[in-house]
Amino acid sequence: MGQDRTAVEMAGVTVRVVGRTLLDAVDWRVGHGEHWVVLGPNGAGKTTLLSVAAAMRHPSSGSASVLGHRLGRVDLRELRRHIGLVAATRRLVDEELMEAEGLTAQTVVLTGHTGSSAPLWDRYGPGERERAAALLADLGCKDLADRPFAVCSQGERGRVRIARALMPDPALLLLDEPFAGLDLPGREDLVTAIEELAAGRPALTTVLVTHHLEEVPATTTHALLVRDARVLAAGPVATVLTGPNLSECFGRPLALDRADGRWYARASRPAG
Ligand SMILES: Nc1ncnc2c1ncn2[C@@H]1O[C@H](COP(=O)(O)OP(=O)(O)OP(=O)(O)O)[C@@H](O)[C@H]1O
Repeated sequence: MGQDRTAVEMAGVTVRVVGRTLLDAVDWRVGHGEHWVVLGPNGAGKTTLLSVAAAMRHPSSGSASVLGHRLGRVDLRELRRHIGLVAATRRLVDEELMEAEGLTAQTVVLTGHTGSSAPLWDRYGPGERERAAALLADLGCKDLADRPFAVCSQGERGRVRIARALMPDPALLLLDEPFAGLDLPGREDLVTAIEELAAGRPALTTVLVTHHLEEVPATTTHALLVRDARVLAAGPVATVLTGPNLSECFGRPLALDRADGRWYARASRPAG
């Protein structure tokens, strides 16, 4: 779906709820095959932005197109089949149910084929099972296939969630704080897994929401900084991820370092 080279296009997107503006006149264009990071302080509007890109939420005003389809003029269920979403909250997927039912990691991945929280066994053939196993292997966790999801570590769950989101072979993968709760090795493994995804699937477009520069994969091509519901800067990482831009975004003086293609931020101290 969507023959043009734009994965997400927003023009003047504003999202309002009673008494509040969650997004204010956002212009944003994500090209196919680009890998974006969205950064900003708590409450800035990152998740709201991602929910519009995920075709989960309509703008109150302005226009948004995802994979070439204008929201409001397209069957959202059909469009969402082409979007992989790993959400920060459990609202979209009932992981408690998955745990209570004792689903294995591979079955959790299989449910991505049907977009359901419970497995719909009559919809999964040998092809789907092979694909689920291959995706677990791609994410570096094929040994987890038969392990109950309930006993998987937070890091393992993070990778299983991404494998699940990839099950329908989406053109667009949206990751909302996938590193939350991970320890250092878990974070590094997940960063590596995302970098390998980007390298191995040139057609895939990704958008990652995170709070920490340390979590930005080296394969990231573009960045968007959001503050107080507005876009502060958006464009190629080299121009957007700068100390002055991040200082303005987070409201304190920050210094930014880069090593091995990754980014590191810290409060800048007066020279002494
Ligand atoms: N339905 C709603 N009604 C009122 N306020 C809302 C609603 N949904 C979100 N908000 C508020 O809008 C602001 C932006 O929320 P959003 O979740 O997009 O921020 P965020 O940048 O993802 O934040 P965080 O980093 O803390 O996850 C927050 O202050 C949030 O409390």
